[in-house]
Amino acid sequence: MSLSSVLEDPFYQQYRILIFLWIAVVAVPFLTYQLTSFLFYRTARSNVSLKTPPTIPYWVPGIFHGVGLAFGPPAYFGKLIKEYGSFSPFVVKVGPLSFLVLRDANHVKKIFQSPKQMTARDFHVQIFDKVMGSPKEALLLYGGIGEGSDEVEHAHLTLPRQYFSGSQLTPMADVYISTFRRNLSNKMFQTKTWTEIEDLWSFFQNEITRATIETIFGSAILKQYPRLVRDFWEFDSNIENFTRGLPRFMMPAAYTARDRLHENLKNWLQSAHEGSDLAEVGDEDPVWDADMGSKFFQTRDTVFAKIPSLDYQARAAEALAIMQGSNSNTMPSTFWYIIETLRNPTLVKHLTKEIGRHCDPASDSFDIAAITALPIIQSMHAEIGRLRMATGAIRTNEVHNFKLDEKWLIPKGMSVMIFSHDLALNTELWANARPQTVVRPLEEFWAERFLVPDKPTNQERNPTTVPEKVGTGRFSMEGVSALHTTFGGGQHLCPGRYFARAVQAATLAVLLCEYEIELSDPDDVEYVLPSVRELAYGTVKPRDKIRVRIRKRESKI
Ligand code: HEM
Repeated sequence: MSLSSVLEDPFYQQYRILIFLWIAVVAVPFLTYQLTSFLFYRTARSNVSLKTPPTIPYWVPGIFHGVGLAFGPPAYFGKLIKEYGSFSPFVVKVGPLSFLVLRDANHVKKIFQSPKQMTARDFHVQIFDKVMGSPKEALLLYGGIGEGSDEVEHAHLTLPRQYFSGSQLTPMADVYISTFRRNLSNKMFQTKTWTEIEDLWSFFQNEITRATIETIFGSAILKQYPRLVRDFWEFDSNIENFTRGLPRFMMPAAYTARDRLHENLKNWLQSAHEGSDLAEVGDEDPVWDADMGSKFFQTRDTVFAKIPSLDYQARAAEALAIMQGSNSNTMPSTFWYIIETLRNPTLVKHLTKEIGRHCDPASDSFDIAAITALPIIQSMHAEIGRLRMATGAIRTNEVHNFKLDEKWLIPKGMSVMIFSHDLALNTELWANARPQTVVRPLEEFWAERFLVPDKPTNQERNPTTVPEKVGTGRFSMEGVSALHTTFGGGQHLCPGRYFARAVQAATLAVLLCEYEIELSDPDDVEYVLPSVRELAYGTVKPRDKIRVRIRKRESKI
């Protein structure tokens, strides 16, 4: 039978639309899936060197994995890692964009150590465009086009590193402590009776965020804009949706919150930061000003104020980026820091004693530098980041065929994704890198995980017993730093990590030394812990409210 006779066949004539539909809806996707599965496994298993990593099988050419991603990238990447993780690195595509998922510590190191080839520039432009709502002129500058791009780079890379570490950090942490203490003491918690906090997450969303914002931006903005904290969390809880470019009609409340944030930040900048020479950023100037904010923020905004193409809208979007960077992960990490401490009475006792040594009753102050230098505090910070933070670092390849190792090449334009939780929970990698870190399962919180013990601890001798004492030792990330990517890595390694550590430790210090605080239902916490592998990244939130009770100590520790 010839093709022309098939086409003239009355059956074909009658059902041709249905036949086309069947081919389009069933046959093409089915055959595409079979073919792409074959290609995936062939590439993944082949021993040929210097090849492009395999693409996860897909059903529809052109759309590739767009449908899966449309239902939420964190869950989709989590599912792909579960299904295809052993064949990594693998590629996920949507339209013209390709993302390479890495799961190997050596690959991660190679990416972070190649800042010229693997840059965060594209990703940053996307974030400022879609999430922060920066104007076009600013986006050009962030893309390296236009006068002032060197100054912008200095403001983005150098200034946060300068102000959030070393000797500059302590006065910032002191502002946080005094603000958090003052706000807590205004709650009038009693000494004799307990007060129940019904939902510690919401309580901290308000209290920690207010104190962090006041530390960086000053107190005037919170007075001028009382909804600030509420609008911030409405905006922040939709970051993923902004990143995906969801339109206003699909999340009107988030867009309205962002509009209000822009408007109010603009008004505040216009009143407090007018002109480009007003900021008090000399050596002799105070580290913090109630109206203008921290020296860090003033210095940073002064850089932008001097660039003609950055207007107040661009500066408001920049302020929003700092607000997001400094709060989005800091509050959740501090929440878990406190919860995990309260779950372990032995740890509470140990920390109360250790931190108490650095609280001076005469001056009524905490020595935050000494507290954050305690090995157990450093280890807890690393452990909370490992277990209860799920972040992603993204780099885009700017060069022709980047050589990942002897086996794999990354084509130009492909973006690389590194998910902290995936690496943080890979027992095999941790056991090979530093066996002592897996004495207790990676799925559970272990405050001493990053301590190199002075002598063998109870846990080492018998990992199933609940220890009566908290082990001591030296804090070390030796061997495991490439597996702990919560703060990213290389040139863009989070500059705020020491500030986050100070916020966690300061919050704990105030709560333990000035108050008594307990979980109201300690046995229930186990049931509201989020499952650790479902989402590749995103805020790790309890599945239900966690209640605590608090009362003021008669006298401080
Ligand atoms: C637990 C809290 C925090 C976590 C988990 C966290 C995580 C991260 C991650 C994953 C990155 C991307 C790094 C990369 O691409 O390699 C980053 C970048 C950044 N973070 Fe944080 N962060 C935290 C707290 C903070 C704080 C408190 C601040 C500000 C005070 C801050 C400011 C920044 C800035 C400015 C960048 C961009 C750095 C650059 O591109 O050079 N972060 N953070």
